[in-house]
Amino acid sequence: MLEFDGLRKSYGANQVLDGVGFTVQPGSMFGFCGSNGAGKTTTMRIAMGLVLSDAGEVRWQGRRLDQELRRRVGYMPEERGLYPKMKVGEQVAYFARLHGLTAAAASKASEEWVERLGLGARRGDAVEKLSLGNQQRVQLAAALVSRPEVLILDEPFSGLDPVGVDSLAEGLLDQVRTGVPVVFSSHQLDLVERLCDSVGILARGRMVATGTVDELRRREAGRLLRVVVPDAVPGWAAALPGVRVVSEQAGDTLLDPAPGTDDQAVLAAALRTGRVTHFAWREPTLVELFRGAVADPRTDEEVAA
Ligand SMILES: Nc1ncnc2c1ncn2[C@@H]1O[C@H](COP(=O)(O)OP(=O)(O)OP(=O)(O)O)[C@@H](O)[C@H]1O
Repeated sequence: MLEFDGLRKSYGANQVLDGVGFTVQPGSMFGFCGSNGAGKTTTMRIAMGLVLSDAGEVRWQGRRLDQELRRRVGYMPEERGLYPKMKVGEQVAYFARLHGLTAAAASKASEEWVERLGLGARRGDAVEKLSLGNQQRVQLAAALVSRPEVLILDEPFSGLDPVGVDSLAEGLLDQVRTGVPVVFSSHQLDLVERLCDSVGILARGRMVATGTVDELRRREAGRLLRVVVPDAVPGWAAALPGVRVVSEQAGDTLLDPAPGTDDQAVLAAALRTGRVTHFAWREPTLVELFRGAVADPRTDEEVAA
């Protein structure tokens, strides 16, 4: 298990991380979400020993990550760490050497990964000649070439076109299938929802939500009730107790009932205004869950409780 435990970090008076903790199971993909400046990069840099935390630690299989253990971690930094003039194959081999492979093993591994990530034809080209998407693939090859036990990737999908996203996603899923825990940060929540077994949302220096997307959905907050009554009297739901009308258009009404509201009472009221053709809880998208978690200050207290 990969564990981030109680990480704290301040820059002067700016407390960036205030006890960040989450776990990632082997063979699972964790989507690390949060607004700009929430502290995702800082968290990942702490894991890699590039930033010192004020408190807390990151563990892999129960052992605190140190420089030796970090050689088993594949890391893609946000600022990307490629040498523009170096050739693709040499670049990937260079990273393998940094992780302790012999020259011969590094060269063989580089060849294999360059091929696997679809860069075979570009092996001899300087990195700077590649498109952004292909440079991203080189970066992934650099992270994978040492056959890491853990992957920590800072916004690996940013800037990729849909084909690039799919091929990178496939590469990461391959790793997950072999038992590697993968953590990646992203603002592309549709992608996180599609790929990740679990998700963490960072806000105000803490994890305000963690779990599978389904678990986050099952929490009552954020669920909306959609009621369609084509011939409804406009405003029919406005006076229902405990119910906020989110939108109402031509008999199609979206309601946000307070926790504990009796949905059958809402149905009865709908039936009084006309024939009900649709009545269902609508599951929030990850984007809606994210907005709710990031915007609601009560979540901090819930986490602290
Ligand atoms: N070296 C530093 N010195 C001072 N403040 C810093 C430093 N590095 C990061 N910060 C601050 O820490 C906060 C968190 O930054 P971080 O880059 O970790 O966020 P992030 O969640 O990765 O953001 P983004 O999604 O925009 O990449 C920001 O307020 C940032 O200004």
